[in-house]
Amino acid sequence: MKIFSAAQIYEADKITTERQGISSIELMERAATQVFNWMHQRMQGAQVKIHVFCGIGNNGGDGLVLARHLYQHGYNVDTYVVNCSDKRSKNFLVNYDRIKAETKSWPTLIKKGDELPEIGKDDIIVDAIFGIGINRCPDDWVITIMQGLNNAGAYIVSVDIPSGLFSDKLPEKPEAVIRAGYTLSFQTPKLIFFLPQTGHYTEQWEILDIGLDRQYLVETQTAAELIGKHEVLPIYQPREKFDHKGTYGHSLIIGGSHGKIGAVQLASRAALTAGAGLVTAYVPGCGYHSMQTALPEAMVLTDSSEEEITQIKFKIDPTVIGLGMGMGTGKKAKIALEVFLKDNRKPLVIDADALNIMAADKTLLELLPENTVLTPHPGELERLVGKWEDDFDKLERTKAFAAKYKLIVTIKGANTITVHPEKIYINVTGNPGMATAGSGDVLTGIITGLISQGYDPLQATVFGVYLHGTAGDLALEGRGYQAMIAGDIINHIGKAYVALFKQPEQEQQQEE
Ligand SMILES: NC(=O)C1=CN([C@@H]2O[C@H](COP(=O)(O)OP(=O)(O)OC[C@H]3O[C@@H](n4cnc5c(N)ncnc54)[C@H](OP(=O)(O)O)[C@@H]3O)[C@@H](O)[C@H]2O)[C@@H](O)CC1
Ligand SMILES: [K+]
Repeated sequence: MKIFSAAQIYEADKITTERQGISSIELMERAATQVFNWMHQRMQGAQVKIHVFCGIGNNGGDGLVLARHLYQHGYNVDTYVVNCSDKRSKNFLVNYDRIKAETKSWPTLIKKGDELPEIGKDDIIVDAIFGIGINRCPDDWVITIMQGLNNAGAYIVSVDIPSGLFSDKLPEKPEAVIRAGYTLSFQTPKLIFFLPQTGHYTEQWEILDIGLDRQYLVETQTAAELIGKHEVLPIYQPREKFDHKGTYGHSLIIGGSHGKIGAVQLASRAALTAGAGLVTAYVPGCGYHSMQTALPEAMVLTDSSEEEITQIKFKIDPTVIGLGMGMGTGKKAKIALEVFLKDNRKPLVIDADALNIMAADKTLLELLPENTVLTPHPGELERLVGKWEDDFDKLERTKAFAAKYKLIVTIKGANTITVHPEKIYINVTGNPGMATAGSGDVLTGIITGLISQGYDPLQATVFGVYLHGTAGDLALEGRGYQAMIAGDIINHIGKAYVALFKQPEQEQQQEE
């Protein structure tokens, strides 16, 4: 699903009114009616007190439309206008008059110095103070009101975006943001829902389709895309009856050191389970027996050193190489990596210690083939791209880094983000149980295994991250967050593939 920027949403707004021959007032009516329908469907006329807090722009206008519909349908609603600026928007003013005409009284104006009205813990607050048009930090007295709403204990539903959040930067003051239970967002998810520093301002979110111009939505390229099942299904490559193991390529997994052979085992097993035809592990001598025993399906090559990787030399012809897990960052490992990279022409997936070696000597990055996949966690990423100011800066730095070296960089986290110079891909699957030792090795293995089967590196990364997250989600059922270990993720890769083609429960029931 595309994630449109604020500028693109305003553009879509304009084009929609032109092409559909409607006024912006009609579009606001349509959008806010969707919010009303959403609430009405859930509340079914319940007489819970609803406090609608409006700003003075179009987000406030949405709030006024919603309040009018709630009133018309007999809900117990109070409407307030937080009078944060004298410049009220045209569509706000039209709806300000309309609600007066309907209720025979003006909404309650909240000005500087005014107290918050009494709000019960069982009440509902609708937050329509600021939308995507916020352009500066709210005044202190407005922040006090926002804090009052956050602390009232009532459930908060935000319209479009939790008020106070900016589309493209962090709020100056964390207390100047509404903490929503639910955000009903118009037409497109907002990037801020997926960034660690801003995502926590709403517990849940949902998209309301407000019928913006289809052609614009289809044709416009966005800088970010949300990756769910619908996005990965077209990537999936079905297997043919007469395919054989050679069709699915040969993955070479290189890494490990004394005490860290498990990382290579996990990555190798994940590559095989993701579907690689053949897997060879390249480990120091001390890893030979444990690799052969733990994973008889893989072949094993050993370094001349018993303890660590000192030279990467092999006589096989792999399709793709996944490298770096558990290999250490010592001098010998560094030299081995450098000598190997100077000669290598194979596609690469690079993780862990190999990333740290490269971060310490950035000239090595220039030796990477185009579209090499890097899978850093935030600590490794910082060593590569430098310290960032905030999540937006992190993305910009990673994008510039990916463009400079022509790489694909996957930033592991709650919403793993794959950064390609032209676009970022935000994954929706996964859970906190996956923050466990070896989880990253499994991801590297899956991506390597996918490239080996013929997925191009970007597809393999986007699909691999999705599969990894789905496998983790499926593993959760029997394990819970705490008990999940990396091997559980591998054990559920098969189910993650199967889940791609499962119909939602409801549809299945209808078919029976
Ligand atoms: N296609 C869609 O998605 C549709 C979207 N719609 C809705 O429109 C919303 C965007 O509306 P919007 O552009 O009027 O901006 P919004 O956020 O309501 O208000 C900001 C206003 O307040 C002001 N202001 C800014 N910062 C301030 C501050 N700190 N303290 C005080 N004042 C401040 C600023 O004016 P200024 O004072 O700068 O002149 C500005 O006018 C969007 O989120 C969605 O809810 C639907 O109605 C229709 C379809
Ligand atoms: K809002």
